[in-house]
Amino acid sequence: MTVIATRAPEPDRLQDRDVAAAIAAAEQMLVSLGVDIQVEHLRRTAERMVLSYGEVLTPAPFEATDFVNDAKHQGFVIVQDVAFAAICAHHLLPFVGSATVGYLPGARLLGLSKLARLVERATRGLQVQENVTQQIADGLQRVVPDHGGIGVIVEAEHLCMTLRGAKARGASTVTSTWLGGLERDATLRSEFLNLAGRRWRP
Ligand SMILES: Nc1nc2c(ncn2[C@@H]2O[C@H](COP(=O)(O)OP(=O)(O)OP(=O)(O)O)[C@@H](O)[C@H]2O)c(=O)[nH]1
Ligand SMILES: [Zn+2]
Repeated sequence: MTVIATRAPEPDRLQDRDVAAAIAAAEQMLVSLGVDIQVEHLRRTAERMVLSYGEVLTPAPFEATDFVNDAKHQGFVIVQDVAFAAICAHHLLPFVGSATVGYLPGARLLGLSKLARLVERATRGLQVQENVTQQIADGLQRVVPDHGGIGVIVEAEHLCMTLRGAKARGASTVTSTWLGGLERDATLRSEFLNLAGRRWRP
């Protein structure tokens, strides 16, 4: 077993955060929106907002563990339905869904949980779904560089589109990224889609 050191985590900027200023600004926003922040349930809401966003904005650590592919497994390795919740960069409202992540291994196998951890890492911060999808695929490519192909499918409901605005209740957004063999070969893509759960069957 080897432990691969991947790209260093984003610098944790927690210590740069001016929590008191953020709480004052959040209070100011609520008051400016006409909210009475003196009622019991709202008295500490600004503080909770700041701590909640602070949590979401903190990068998730990621360290990949890989193993020799001693059985010379040539088929797909796919982790399906990794649930996530992220915050949309445009509205600061959640988008909630799941990711399916897979690859064709080469000489080494990645620890399975690390595929889920790539999803966790890509969904921190203020995000858009296309970037989440691409960052999961790029992250996987970095830790299994000799892969024969990578596929990532993300499906999510964006509350900015369903709770407000277009109010498109139940609408879900699907994004996909294919790298390597899956980008080049439609047959491999079909195999991936066939394996990756009934929702994605072509
Ligand atoms: N491509 C992409 N767009 C997103 C994502 N999350 C939110 N958006 C969109 O970002 C856009 C922002 O558009 P604006 O017109 O500036 O915002 P808005 O006035 O609130 O738009 P409406 O939501 O249509 O009311 C909206 O169309 C959102 O649906 C995402 O992950 N990817
Ligand atoms: Zn949004």
